[in-house]
Amino acid sequence: MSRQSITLDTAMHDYLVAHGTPPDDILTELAEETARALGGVSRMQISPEQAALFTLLAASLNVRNAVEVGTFTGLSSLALARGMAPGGKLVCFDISEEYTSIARRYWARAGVDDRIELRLGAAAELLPELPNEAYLDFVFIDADKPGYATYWGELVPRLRQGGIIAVDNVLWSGRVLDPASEHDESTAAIVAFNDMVAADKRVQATMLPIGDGLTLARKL
Ligand SMILES: C[S@@+](CC[C@H](N)C(=O)[O-])C[C@H]1O[C@@H](n2cnc3c(N)ncnc32)[C@H](O)[C@@H]1O
Repeated sequence: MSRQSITLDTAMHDYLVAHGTPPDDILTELAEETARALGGVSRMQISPEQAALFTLLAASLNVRNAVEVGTFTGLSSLALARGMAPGGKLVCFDISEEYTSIARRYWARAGVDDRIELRLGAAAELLPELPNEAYLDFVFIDADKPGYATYWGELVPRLRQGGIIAVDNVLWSGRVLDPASEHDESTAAIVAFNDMVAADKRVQATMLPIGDGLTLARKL
């Protein structure tokens, strides 16, 4: 058994993306428009191989009910919605009208706007309005880091048994190992969140070195 995952340089990353199902024109143009309109903030988007993984997971798990916290310009939601079963519903939460106005255009262009509902506002206030039942097949958390523990606390009980919860940026560019992390609110929040997930007996979890680190957990 290999002891650890390999480190990817840019050439290896390009190779890996090109040898999975590559992003199509719509995903590529969404990434380009986000970079043009928002500059460096566009780094908030998930990586192309994460997008491919989400489409694959949504299709393989026959996802019909999903929630995303942190939608931005729509890349991850588009990837998820594309893999979802017909009639499926993805409820997206974000605070930004500006960012999500770009998302809405691309959802329509990709023909998945009928299965996505956007709720604008602070997720911590809006998530408790979701049905208090274990009905979700898939959840993706990718918003403000100090909110992660609250979103996890609201959404794990709403996952059905066998449902998947995915959480982005769990390696936080390696800063989770930085001893000075306690001085930075977001890093400290992710460190505490990762410890909480590792101790949560309701889920089976693995942390993947994909993008900025992705936790995938299955509700037991
Ligand atoms: C990392 S980006 C999401 C990227 C997106 N998943 C993608 O792949 O393109 C984080 C998003 O969380 C949103 N956000 C920040 N604080 C929030 C909050 N309290 N409630 C809901 N959304 C929030 C931001 O507006 C931003 O669009």
